This record gives sequence, structure tokens and C-alpha cells, in this order.
Amino acid sequence: MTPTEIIELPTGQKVERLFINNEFVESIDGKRFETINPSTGKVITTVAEASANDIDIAVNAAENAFENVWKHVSSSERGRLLYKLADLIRRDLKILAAIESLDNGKAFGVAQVLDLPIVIQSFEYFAGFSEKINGEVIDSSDDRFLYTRREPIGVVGAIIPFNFPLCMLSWKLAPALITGNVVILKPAEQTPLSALYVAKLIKEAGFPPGVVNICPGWAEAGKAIASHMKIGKVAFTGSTAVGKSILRAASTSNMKKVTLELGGKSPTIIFASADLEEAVKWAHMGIFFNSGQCCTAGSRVYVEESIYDEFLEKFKEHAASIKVGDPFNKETYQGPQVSKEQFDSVMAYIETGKNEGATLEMGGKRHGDQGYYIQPTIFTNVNESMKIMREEIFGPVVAIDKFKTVDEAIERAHMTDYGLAAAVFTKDINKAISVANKLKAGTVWVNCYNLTHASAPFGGYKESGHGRENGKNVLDSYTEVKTVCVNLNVPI
Ligand SMILES: NC(=O)c1ccc[n+]([C@@H]2O[C@H](COP(=O)([O-])OP(=O)(O)OC[C@H]3O[C@@H](n4cnc5c(N)ncnc54)[C@H](O)[C@@H]3O)[C@@H](O)[C@H]2O)c1
Repeated sequence: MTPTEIIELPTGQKVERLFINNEFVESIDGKRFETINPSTGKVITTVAEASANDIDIAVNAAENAFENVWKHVSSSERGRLLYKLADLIRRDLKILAAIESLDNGKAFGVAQVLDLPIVIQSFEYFAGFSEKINGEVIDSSDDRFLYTRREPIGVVGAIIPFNFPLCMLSWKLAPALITGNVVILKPAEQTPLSALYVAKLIKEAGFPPGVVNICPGWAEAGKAIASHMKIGKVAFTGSTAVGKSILRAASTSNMKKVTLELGGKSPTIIFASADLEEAVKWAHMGIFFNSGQCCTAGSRVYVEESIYDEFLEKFKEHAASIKVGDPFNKETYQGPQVSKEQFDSVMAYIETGKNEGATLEMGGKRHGDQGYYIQPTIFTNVNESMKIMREEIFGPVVAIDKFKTVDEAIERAHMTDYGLAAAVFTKDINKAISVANKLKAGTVWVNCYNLTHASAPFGGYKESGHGRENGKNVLDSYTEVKTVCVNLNVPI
């Protein structure tokens, strides 16, 4: 199957325009941009590019759909539509995994068994909240009758990154829709295709026109969403720098609600009491999964001194045994970086690491002679004043160092502005729980890495974010709570 055939399947229609009001339309100014296959560097296709004017049109369509249709659709019907969408995604799982792999570069096999099941789980988990999003009656113990209502916010903006295009789409759409909101979603400029394929499925599932609008574009479209006066909430996932600009835009426009899922520089702590084989396997997954393009990437690994040499040897052996290459090859685990810009940025960090005096233990070079592949790269002899230990690299680059005491491990784990995730490896349950409880991170994995669940809150401490996604509490961030107070002394 050629890339073009994948994009055209299954109806013959091409998914390369803006999806507004359940129609695929060109942008107002006719602008288009290229989306590139990162494993070859060649253009897959061009896609209509949303400008601020297109966002305005989408917001008006969404507002109209909210006021005239969606507001009046029952919660159970909203749940039914989400279940239907999940079924259609399950039906077209291989096509979606192929598009994701083609546009992003992630391994096709991994997209099938990890990304797509997460997407389906998200839609089904939140569909299950239909008829369960209720207010409450409050006993005031006086002459008042108090109750609360949970109402949708209205038009919600969603801006997502390139690393998990479909997962991030589902984490935003599912809670927004089940709570009765309408959505304008902007996929990342590097990976617009899978969201547009989902747009076709949204129409097929029977969502009314205007309820979901998908507008590919660049920063201009994102800025238009963040500062739009009719958008009541923006849910953003991406870099901390852009997250800060979203917060500023929200505060200087209409004070829209904001949730931010941002970057990380997550520590992995491996104690001598760990199962070494398991620790090697999971720490590898922690950094090299998705070519290191994970917000949670375990890019700083701290190993207890007594097992450091053995761990390093085994980790290097494991890294060398993992297949890097064509994402459509069944054996492949690590594909290319998503774009030339990301490739150049990661290679520049590798140069910085060398110049800062870290020891390059393995990798550090381009892999192959086409596309944006980078060898799995390991640095040792590092310290927290180095740029490669402080900044998010977003590539297959890990820094490994040794520690002597628990306190030292925790102290060094905290030497970062981020706080998205952390991991602890030990067979000592008391140590595992005590260290996990102390770590300042939104998720702490014990003897595993990168496992998420729709029912578990996900988000960051410190500069890794604002608020949480997933879990039942995320529904609060998509609803307004209204208190109604009735004076019982006035007969009605
Ligand atoms: N915490 C999480 O849940 C999570 C998950 C995935 C990725 N991330 C983070 O995402 C980043 C990588 O993704 P990226 O490079 O696509 O991030 P990015 O911040 O460059 O872009 C994210 C999105 O924001 C848009 N955008 C860019 N500039 C904008 C602006 N000024 N105003 C509004 N929108 C703008 C982009 O077009 C894209 O759609 C990493 O920092 C990673 O850690 C976080």
C-alpha cells in the first residue's frame, strides 16, 4: 500500500482539508502546507492551513452547533456517539496506525498495540460518564435550598503536539464532548493527517455538524485559539515555552480557563535492590520509546553505585539490540524523529553534551542515510549543571549517573524545573512507596514506565503543567459549576 493510498482510504476522499461543520473545506486564503514522511524526508501530501480567519469561522460554526443542537442532545446520546466513534476507530485501527506511522514516524507495530488502544480506551472511558455528570443538593441547615448544576463551558479549543497525535486528540475530545462542549482542535503542523481521518469517522458516527471542528495549522492558528473571545477553555499539550504564551493569551483576552500539559526532564532512580533485567528493560522503554519524543521521557537515569557498572553494561547491550529503522518493518522499535527541525535540535544537544564534557558511551550519530533517524545515545559522567541534564531534549538521548544514598537520589531527581514523571526501581516495597511519595512528579512509576490509563490523572508539578488530564476529575475542568440558592421563606 502506498502512502497516498493510505490517506485516501477507505472512501476515496482525501483527508487534507479543514474539517468545519462536518465538511472538508479549503482555507479562506487557499494556503496549504506540506506534511513530510520523516523516514524519507519526502512530502506525503499538502494540507489546508488554518489562519485566524478560519479559526473564526470554525468557532462560529461550533457556537451555532452548541446553542442550537448540542445543548439539547441528551447526555446518554453523547455517550452513545462516543462509543460509536470508539467502534469506528477499532474498525479502522490498522489504517489509523498506518497514517500515524507515516506522518509521525513511530513504529507501525507500536502504534497498533499502544497508541490506538489508548485512544479507544479514552473514548470508551469518558463515554461511560454519560448520565453520571451530576450536580448535588446541599444541606444548608437553614431556610435555604441549595443545589448545584454542572454545565458545559461551550466552545473549547484544543491544541496538541506531534508526538502522540491520536492519543492527545482523544484525551481532549472525549472529556470535552461528554460534558457537552463543542470543540475546535488544532493538530500539530508536523502530524495533521490522523486527526483528519478521525474527522471522517466523527461524521460517520453521526456527530451533528459543528460539534467537532479540526483545523490543521501552525502557531498562527494556535494563537487565534488561545486569544479567541468566544472560546471558554483551551486545553493545550506541548512545550512549556508555548504553554506560558497560552496562559498569557488567555489572561489578556477573555480569561478563558486553561489546562496545560507541558514538558519534562524525568528522573529514573534504580536501587541496588531492583530486579536488574526488569530495570534495564523499563528504563530503556522510558527513554527510547517513541524515539525519545515523550513528555515523560526518563532522560536522567540515576543508578545506585554498587550496581552502576553492571547496569550500564546491560543497558548498552539492550540499547544495541533494539532495531532502529523503517517504521513499517515488523522488527522496528525506534523510528525517525518527526522532522528535520527536531532532528537538528537533538543533534545539537548531542554536540552540547560532548562539549560540556559528558562521556559519550554510545550512539551520538545519524542512523542510516535518509530520513531523520538518530542512534540511541547514552551519556555518562554528567552533572545537573549541564544543559543536557536540565533541558528537554525530546530525542533518544539519555544521561546516566550513579548515586550513593536515597537522599542524594531524591535531591538530584528534584534538580529540574519540571515535574511531570519519575520512576523508581526496587523490590523493597517500603523503599518504593517512601521514595514515590517524596518525589515531586505528577506520575511516579514503580518497576515500570510510561504506562497510562484513562482513569488515572495525568499531568505535571512545577513547569510541567496546570491541571490534570484523564481520570474522573478532569470533567471538572470542562464544566462550569453553578450554585442555585432558593429562599424557602418566600412561598413559591
Ligand atoms: N505533558 C504532556 O502531557 C505532554 C504530552 C505530549 C507532549 N508534551 C510536550 O510537547 C512538546 C513537544 O511537542 P511540540 O514540539 O509539538 O510542542 P509545541 O509547543 O511546539 O507545539 C504544540 C502545539 O502548539 C502549537 N503552537 C506553537 N506555537 C504556538 C503559539 N504561540 N500559540 C498557540 N499554539 C502554538 C503547535 O502548532 C502545536 O500544535 C514537548 O515539550 C513535550 O514534553 C507534553
